[in-house]
Amino acid sequence: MRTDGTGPIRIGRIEYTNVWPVFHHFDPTRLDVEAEIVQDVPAALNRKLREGEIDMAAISSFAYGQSCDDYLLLPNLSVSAKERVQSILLFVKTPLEQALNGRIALTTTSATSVNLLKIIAEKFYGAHPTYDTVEPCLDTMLEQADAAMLIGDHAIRASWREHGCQVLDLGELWHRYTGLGMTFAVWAVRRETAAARPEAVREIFEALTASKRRALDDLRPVVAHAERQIGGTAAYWDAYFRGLTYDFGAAEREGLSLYFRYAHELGFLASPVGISEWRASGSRERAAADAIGAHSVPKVNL
Ligand SMILES: C=C(O[C@@H]1C=C(C(=O)O)C=C[C@H]1O)C(=O)O
Repeated sequence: MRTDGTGPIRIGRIEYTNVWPVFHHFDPTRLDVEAEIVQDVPAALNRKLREGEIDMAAISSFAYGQSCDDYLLLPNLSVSAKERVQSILLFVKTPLEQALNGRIALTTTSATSVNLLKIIAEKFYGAHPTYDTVEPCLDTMLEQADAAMLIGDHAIRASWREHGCQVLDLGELWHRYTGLGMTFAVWAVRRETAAARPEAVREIFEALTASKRRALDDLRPVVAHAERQIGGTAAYWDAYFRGLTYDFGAAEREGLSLYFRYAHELGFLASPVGISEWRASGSRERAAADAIGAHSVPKVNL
């Protein structure tokens, strides 16, 4: 969208398999509104949405937290996991205790998961490793570091290789210490776009929701596409997509709210985060109180 409110709506699409169910049946050429897809890794989409290069996008949930005053969340869309996520992985080549006191290489493509790892290290393990942010290549990452964190298809492909590492799933660790699920990506729209083009946003939101529903009703075309494009087996992809949640309901809100609270407490987010959802009327948003239960934060001994 141009600054005068005209022009195509630019929609950011994460270039990892995890978002496929929401986009698989989404065809921007079939909308009444003029729209175009911008595909990139999450960190790049986070920046593009922040700078207004795109109008709405699937982004890192952490990036939503950083810019919540400028964004609204599209309701009931996310990439979440109740426990294991399978594509947010820490590859540890030394004993875990050494890695947590040593160097950890972080992928340049993430925002949510790098901060999730820091929260897990600090709050649950009382550890303060040194972090280096580098390109997502497992071999080069592990040349300099004791452990490497990858997300998305980089993590999936690395997990299929011989690597000789212990592999920790960050979704599983988060669940182990909080009892909650975690939301890694959300769909956000810039508030100025929502105000200037409410009908366009509604049409795109409805098309994304319809795509999600259709893909989850019959995962087979999505699974077959993943097998062709990325490799692996149908059974792998079926289990992968079924292990993810694409909704954003009370359970996802609770997990994400706790994550935001910890991220703020530890200084990774400058301000507390209010989760505000876009409403079809275009006029009202729902500012949800961060309904977070009391969660004890266990420290574990290694
Ligand atoms: C499940 C995933 O969720 C994601 C993790 C993100 C992050 O760490 O910033 C952002 C978007 C999603 O791609 C994944 O990448 O595997």
